[in-house]
Amino acid sequence: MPLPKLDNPAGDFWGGLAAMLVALPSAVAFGVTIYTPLGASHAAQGALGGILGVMALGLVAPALGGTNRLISAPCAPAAAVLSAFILEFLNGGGGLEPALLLLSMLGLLAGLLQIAFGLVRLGRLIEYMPYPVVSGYLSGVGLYIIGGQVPKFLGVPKDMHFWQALATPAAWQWQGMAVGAATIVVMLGAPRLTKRVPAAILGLLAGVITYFGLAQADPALLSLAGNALVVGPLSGGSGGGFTEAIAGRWQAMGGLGLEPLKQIAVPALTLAVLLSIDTLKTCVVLDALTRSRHNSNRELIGQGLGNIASALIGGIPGSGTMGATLVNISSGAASRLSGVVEGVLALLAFLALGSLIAWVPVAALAAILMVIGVRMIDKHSFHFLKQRSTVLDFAVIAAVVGTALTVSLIAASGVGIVLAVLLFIREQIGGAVVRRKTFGHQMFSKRVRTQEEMQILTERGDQAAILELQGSLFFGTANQLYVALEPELKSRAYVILDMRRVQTVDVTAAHMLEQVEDMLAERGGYLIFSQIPSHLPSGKDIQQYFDQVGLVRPESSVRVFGELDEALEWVEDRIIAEAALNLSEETPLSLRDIELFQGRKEETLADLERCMAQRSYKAGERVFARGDAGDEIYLIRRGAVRILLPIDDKQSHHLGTFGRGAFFGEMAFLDGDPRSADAVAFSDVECYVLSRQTFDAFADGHKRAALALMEGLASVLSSRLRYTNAELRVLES
Ligand SMILES: Nc1ncnc2c1ncn2[C@@H]1O[C@@H]2COP(=O)(O)O[C@H]2[C@H]1O
Repeated sequence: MPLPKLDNPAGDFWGGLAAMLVALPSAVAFGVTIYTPLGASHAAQGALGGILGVMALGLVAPALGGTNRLISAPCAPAAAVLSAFILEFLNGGGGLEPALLLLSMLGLLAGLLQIAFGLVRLGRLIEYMPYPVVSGYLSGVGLYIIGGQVPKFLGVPKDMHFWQALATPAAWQWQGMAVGAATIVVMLGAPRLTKRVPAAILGLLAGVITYFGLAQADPALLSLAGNALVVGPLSGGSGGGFTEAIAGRWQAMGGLGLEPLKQIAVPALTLAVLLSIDTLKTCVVLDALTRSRHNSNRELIGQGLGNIASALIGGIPGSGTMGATLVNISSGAASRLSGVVEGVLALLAFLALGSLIAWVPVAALAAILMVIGVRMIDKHSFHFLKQRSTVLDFAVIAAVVGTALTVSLIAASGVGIVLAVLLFIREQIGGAVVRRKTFGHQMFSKRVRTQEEMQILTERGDQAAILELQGSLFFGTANQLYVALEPELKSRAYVILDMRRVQTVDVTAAHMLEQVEDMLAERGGYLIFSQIPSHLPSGKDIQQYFDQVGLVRPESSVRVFGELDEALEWVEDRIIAEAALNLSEETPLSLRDIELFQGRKEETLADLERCMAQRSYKAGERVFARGDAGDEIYLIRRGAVRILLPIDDKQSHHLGTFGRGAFFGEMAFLDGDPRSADAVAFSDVECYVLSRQTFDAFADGHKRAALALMEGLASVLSSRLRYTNAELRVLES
């Protein structure tokens, strides 16, 4: 394990000290809360367990966990789970000794589970637990803590619960309330006056001072015996010393069978999950504040070892806690050393002040916990109520809180996860899968068409519907897609689905598409897919998947194209062919029919034609390749030529298709550089070919015609550049 790098040891020391001061009072309070159900005489043992927890976690977790500046200490979720467990155990008739034993075992098992989480790399999963779940459980723990502390704050007898305590003012003890109130006021007000000393320490001091102030008037308060207002003296489980009690617990653990394991399995799992969430949530905040990057799985292992160490010495389990960590950072800590310093100082504080613990007023601890509980409630979640889109997220939080308070925290996590998954599905269902719907008379392929062809496409292009799809096509969205497709199935002959933004396709969606295909096929129509992503984020190959589910069969009316443009071109060709205009393509154009030369005198055209060669290419034949030398421009008399830009050995980008009357190869003709792209005959092609050299000779005698040709080229080039710019905009947007 590498030793931490020490950039700022002084900062680490002060950070560790400040963090210890923040962590200690709350750890003591958590310990007292967990142990009090066992009897007033155990409160001090709880307090000690809190301190030992700070110490063990401080020494072990940072040394092995590896997240710089993270402070680990007993935390509220641990207090909530363990006190709930103890209460349930005692209510179920469990005895004192077994309760103490199970408490240690719970911490031990939770630590082991955390190590297991880290080893099987669950860190990331836990870290990105759905927000409503985390928020709900934190608020639930907060409310749980408050509910447990209010009776203590009011000083009512032990068996009184929250509502009962509130409803029985006669049982309230004003002395404890005065101590608690002083603690709360100072804890809340102190940060305005000083940030040097942690507010909880000042609050605790205020509580202690108030207590001794009250004792001046009531000397009974100065005796520890039978005094329920203070933590009281330390007594081990069996009435002996603390060390013996712990050693006794180890021995007893060794003699246990599997039976108790069953009893603690669920609470230990809850504890492990909650402590892990708490830690990793703090790590995420820490990363954001210090621009660092933690290793969640390693941290979980460190935390697990820390909790095992804590359980072995009778400490309370804990996690990487937010409050102490933030104080640590702001006091200048730079490395993991600050965590270790915190652990050592906790030990020293215990040795120096341990005997004074007996005098800590219970109400002051209750007050500290109430403040912590209120802070844990995620007030931000109420903002979710303001917007319709997030009301359901709030409902999830409320359900998690409700379940945490009425059933259990683990049930609450389960409820939260199920609801969060449902919300996710709902969002997927709610999100539009059809990004845009256009028709063949609004959107055209890159193929340059003659005026007549364009006219046909504007008149009849609406036979094709083009739907750009996005997101997940699955059982939740299949119906939405079907509803969008249904009107088209009755009136269109071609339905193009642009799949480039689709992220998943499940069997339900594939089945629905099969039905769509059948309906189109009945009317002689086609279902066309373009740009099916070859690998989805899920790793699935949709094309293969479509083949497997039988959607794309050779005899089916489904066509698949690599790019939307190719699909559009295929559809356009068919629409034009149906309009019987393709027949006219059979006649090669003469020079005077080519737009570039329109308005020229017959003699000039005759001279020009003499300068030109005539070449023909079979469909699929290459006219030239990118990089070839050449200075000829090609004027297409018949057929079509595709211009392809090779990207790598396998792929090329389709720049455009030029048809009858259009020209290509003008770039090399103009600048003499090698060919900038491949040109391939798409159908049988006939063209006029004019080399630059011959053109220059021709230009000497026909200045005006030469100028007109150059102007024509320039204007077509500029329109191609405009087109390229438009495409660039789409790509960049
Ligand atoms: N972006 C483009 N859009 C349309 N046609 C192009 C584009 N880039 C190259 N071409 C054509 O492809 C031809 C390849 O050879 P040349 O460079 O001689 O001339 C080129 C143009 O005619």
